[in-house]
Amino acid sequence: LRKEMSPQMHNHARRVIEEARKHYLQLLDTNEELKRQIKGKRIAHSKHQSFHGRNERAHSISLVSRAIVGSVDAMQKLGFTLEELRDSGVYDMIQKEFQDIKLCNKNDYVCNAESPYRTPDGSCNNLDNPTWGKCFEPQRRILPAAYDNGVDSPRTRSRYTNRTLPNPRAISNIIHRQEGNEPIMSDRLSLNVFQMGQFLNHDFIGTPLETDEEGKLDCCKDKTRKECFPVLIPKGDPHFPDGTCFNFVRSAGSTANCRPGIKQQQNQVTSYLDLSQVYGPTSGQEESLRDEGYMLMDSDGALLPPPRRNKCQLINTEEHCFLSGDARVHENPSLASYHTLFAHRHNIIAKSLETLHANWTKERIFQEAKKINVAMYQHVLYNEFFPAFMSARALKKYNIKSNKFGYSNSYNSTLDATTANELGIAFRFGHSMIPPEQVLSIPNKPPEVFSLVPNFDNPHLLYLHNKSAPEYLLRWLYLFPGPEMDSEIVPEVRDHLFDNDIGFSLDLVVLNIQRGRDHGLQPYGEYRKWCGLTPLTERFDSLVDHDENDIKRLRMAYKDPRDIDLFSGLVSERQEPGSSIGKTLNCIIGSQFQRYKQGDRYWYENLPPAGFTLDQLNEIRKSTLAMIICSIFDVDKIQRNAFKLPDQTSNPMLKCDDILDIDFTKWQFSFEPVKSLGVPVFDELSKILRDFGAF
Ligand code: HEM
Ligand SMILES: [Ca+2]
Repeated sequence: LRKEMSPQMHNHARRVIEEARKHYLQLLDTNEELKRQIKGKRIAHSKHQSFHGRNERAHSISLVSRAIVGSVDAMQKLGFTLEELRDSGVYDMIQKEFQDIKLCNKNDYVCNAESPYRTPDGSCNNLDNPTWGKCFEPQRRILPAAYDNGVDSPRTRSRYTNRTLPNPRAISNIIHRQEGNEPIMSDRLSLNVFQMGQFLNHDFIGTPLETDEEGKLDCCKDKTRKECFPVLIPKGDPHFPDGTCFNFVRSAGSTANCRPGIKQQQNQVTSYLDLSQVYGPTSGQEESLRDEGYMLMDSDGALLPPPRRNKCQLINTEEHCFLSGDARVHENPSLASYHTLFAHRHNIIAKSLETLHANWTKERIFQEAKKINVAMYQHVLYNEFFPAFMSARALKKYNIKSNKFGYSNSYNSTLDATTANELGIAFRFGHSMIPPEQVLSIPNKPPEVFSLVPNFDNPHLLYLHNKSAPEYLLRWLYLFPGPEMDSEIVPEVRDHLFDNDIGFSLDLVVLNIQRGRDHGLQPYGEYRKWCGLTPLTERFDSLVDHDENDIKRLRMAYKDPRDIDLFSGLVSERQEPGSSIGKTLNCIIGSQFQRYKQGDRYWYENLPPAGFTLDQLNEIRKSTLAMIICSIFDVDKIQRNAFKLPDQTSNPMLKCDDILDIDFTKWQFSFEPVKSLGVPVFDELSKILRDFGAF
C-alpha cells in the first residue's frame, strides 16, 4: 500500500528542499562556473578565487548533486522510503526547485548523426541517449549501491552481521604486504601491461573528489564533514606512527539531469576509448592542445608542451610540467612517456595525411588523424593488450577480439557504454603490477635505475639524455618483465605513495578499499554471484577460487568471507587457466569492455561514416604497439608483441625496418564531412561502392 503524504508533510518537504538549495548555493558563492550556470539569478557576496588543481565544472556539478541528494536524505530521515518520495511527488518538487540551473537541463542536444567524427566530450555518441558515456555524467552501476543510510553515506557495516567492517590499513597489512624484498615477476608479460593499463584507465575513468572552497580539505582534522571519510591507522603499524590518519576525501557526485535519487559518483572523462587522456574530454581542452592539424609539442618538438601554470613537482627551473588531455599525466614518468608516444603518433598520421591532401583543411587533418590514432589504439587494446592477460574463455564470451575481415556488425545502440563504478575499483588490479623503480634502458649501456617514490608527479626523468628518455623508458617497458598480478603491492605505493619531505605518505591499497566503501559498492561475493560464480557463505572454504595461502590471509583480516571488499577479493583470486587474472576480474573487465566496443557508435570496425572504408580498416588491423613505437623512436629491434616478453620462437625480436606502418594511401579517398548537405558525400563514389560490396 502506498503511503500518502499529508499536505503538512508536503509543506515540510518544500522547506527542506529550499533549505538544501540555499545551503549549497551559499557554498557556491565563490564558484564562477556555477554563477554562469544560474540563469538570471545572481548569488550575493561573490569573492574572487582561483581554483587550484580542480575542474570547476566537475565541482559545480558535484555541489548541485549534493543539494539534491541531501534533500532526498533529509526526507528519508523523516521516515519515507525512496519509492514513497518518488510516488508522492517529492522527487518532482526537488527537480522543479533546481530547474533554473542550466547544468540540470541537458535535453538540448542537437546531434549530427552523419558526422564521421566523435565529439570531444562523448555526447551524441549514442543518438537515442546523447549523454551516455559523456564526461561529467554519473558512473553506471553493475549492482545497486549499499550505502549505510541508503542514500549517500559510505558502507561501514557488514550487511550480513551488522559488524563494523575491518580497518582498511589492517587489511592492507595482512593481505597486501609484499613478503619478499622484491615483487614476484611475471615470466610472460612485459611492463607494458602495467603501463598501458594505467594509461587506458585514464581514458575511461576520472572520479573527481569533493572539495571545499579552497580546494583542499583536511579530513583528519575535520573528521565529521560530509565530504570526509578519514582512515585511522591502527596501533602498532609497521610503517606509520601511532595515532596518525589518512586524509581521505570522498568522491564527488553527478546529477544526470538533476533527477533526484541516491548519490552516484561522477566521471569527469569520457567513458569511450577515444584517447580523451591525450586529446582532452571537452572541446575547450582539445582546442588548447591543438596546433592546427597537429598536437602541440614543446619548443624542440620532443616532449609535451607546457601548461599555463605548472602544478607538478619540478626540481629544475628549466623544466616544465606537461599539458595533456588528462591531469594525471605526470603521475609517473613512464605514464608520461605513453602520453608522449600517442601525441607523436597523431603528428605522424597528420603529416602523412597532409602530404596526400594538400587541399584538406587543418580541421579535417586534425579530425582524421585523431580518428586513425584512436582506431589503432582500440585495435591494439583488443587484439594485443587484453589477450595478453585475459582468459581465452572470457575473450570469446565478451566478444573482445576483432574480426579478421569485414565490418564487425556489433554496434548495439541499447548498450550503455558508460563506465561502471565497479570497474573503477576492479581495474585497480593493475596496482599489483606497479614496479618499484623507473628505468632508462639505453642500448649497449647498463640500465639507469631510479626509485619510483621521488618520481611521483615529477617529470624530470623525461628530460634526461637530451629528452630521449621517453624512448628509453619505453625500451624498459617492452624488454623487462613486470610484477605478477597478485595480492602483493610494492611498499613504494603501499607505504610511500606521494611521500613528501616531511615523511607524510599514503597507502594506495587503503585508498582502493576505502574508495569502494565510499562509493557504496557491495562486497566481492555479490559480484561473484552477478558473474554466475558460486556464492560465498559464512565459511572460508566457500572461497573456491582462492588458494590456501590467500585464504589464510583473508581469514585473518575478515571475520566473514562475505564482507571481503571488492579490491581485495579480486586481486587475491587464483588466476584463471591461461590468464593472469581470476574469474571474477575476467568477468567484470570483459563485460565492461564489451560495452566500450559494442556500445561505441564510433568503434573502428563500424560502418562509415562513423567508421572507415574496408581498405582503410584492413590497414588499421595491422596495428601493433611495436609498430607504433617503431614509427616514432629510433629503435632497431623490438619483439612482435610488445606486451609479452621476447621469446625466440613465440615472440621473436623483429627489425623495425621489417614492421611496416599502415599504408596511408588508402586514405587517398575518404568520406567528406559536408554538413550543409546533411549527408556525407564521397571523394570517389565508385571506389566506396566497391568497398561496400553489398550496396
Ligand atoms: C605508479 C603507478 C600508479 C600509481 C602511483 C597510481 C596511483 C593511483 C591513485 C593515487 C589513485 C586514486 C586513489 C583514490 O583516491 O581512490 C588511483 C586510482 C586508480 N588507478 Fe592507479 N596508480 C598507478 C597505476 C595504475 C595501474 C597500472 C592501473 C591499472 C592497470 C591503475 C588503475 C587505477 C584505477 C582504475 C583508478 C581509479 C581512477 C578513478 O576512478 O578516477 N593504476 N591510482
Ligand atoms: Ca575516454
